[in-house]
Amino acid sequence: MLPLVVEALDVRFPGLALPALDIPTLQLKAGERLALTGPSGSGKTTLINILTGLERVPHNRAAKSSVRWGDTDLASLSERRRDQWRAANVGLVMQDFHLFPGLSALENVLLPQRLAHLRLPAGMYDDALRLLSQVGIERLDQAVETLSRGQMQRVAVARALLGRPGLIVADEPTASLDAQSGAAVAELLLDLAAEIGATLIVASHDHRLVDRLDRVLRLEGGRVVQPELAAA
Ligand SMILES: Nc1ncnc2c1ncn2[C@@H]1O[C@H](COP(=O)(O)OP(=O)(O)OP(=O)(O)O)[C@@H](O)[C@H]1O
Repeated sequence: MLPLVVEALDVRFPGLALPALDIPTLQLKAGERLALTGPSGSGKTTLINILTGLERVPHNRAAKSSVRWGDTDLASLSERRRDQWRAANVGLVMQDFHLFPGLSALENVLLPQRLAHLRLPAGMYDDALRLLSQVGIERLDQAVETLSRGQMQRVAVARALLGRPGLIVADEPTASLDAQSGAAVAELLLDLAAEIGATLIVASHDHRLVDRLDRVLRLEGGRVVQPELAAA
């Protein structure tokens, strides 16, 4: 469960006249659940990449930028340290799953933990079995590329939850699913995040998901549109 304080975030890309992100300040309470919305190109993926340390926090000429999760300021970490921080603290669910073909559902859930630790921590294997059961995956040895899209996304949710991360970030987790699978994945994500008390950030246009979160942060042209709307 991690709180967030962002200051003076100014992200520019070559060829863009205006900043891709211009966020003077943003705060999230530990355990808060935020929906990130906005039109295509408004900066949602860029913000997710910065908040998860996938991209470095750019130097801001006007003010000192910081992206602090608890005691850790991502702006002060090297790429390697950001990768280590992400492996220890963040569960990621991406729109197109990012699963590894050729591996089973179970191995896909275990792989990030195997890569992050020399030996799989005690209890992790049993936790993976429990999570796969909770998301309703029964054939643990089934090659992941033979699963349905809804099943793949449920494996991705189980993988993101393993290790009980303090932060779960999901980028359009229901966008490529049919209505029924999307609703099931939304339900699981919310239930399981609540179970471990994780802070949750979900970029989504899916009202079944957005309406159930604590806050909606809408981006337009890289800026937060005020006032923020409270989710119904
Ligand atoms: N590496 C890059 N180089 C140049 N411009 C970039 C780069 N990454 C993003 N942009 C630009 O920054 C802006 C924000 O892009 P971003 O992908 O964050 O938007 P988004 O809200 O996630 O869009 P979508 O909903 O379509 O995924 C866009 O104008 C995009 O073209």
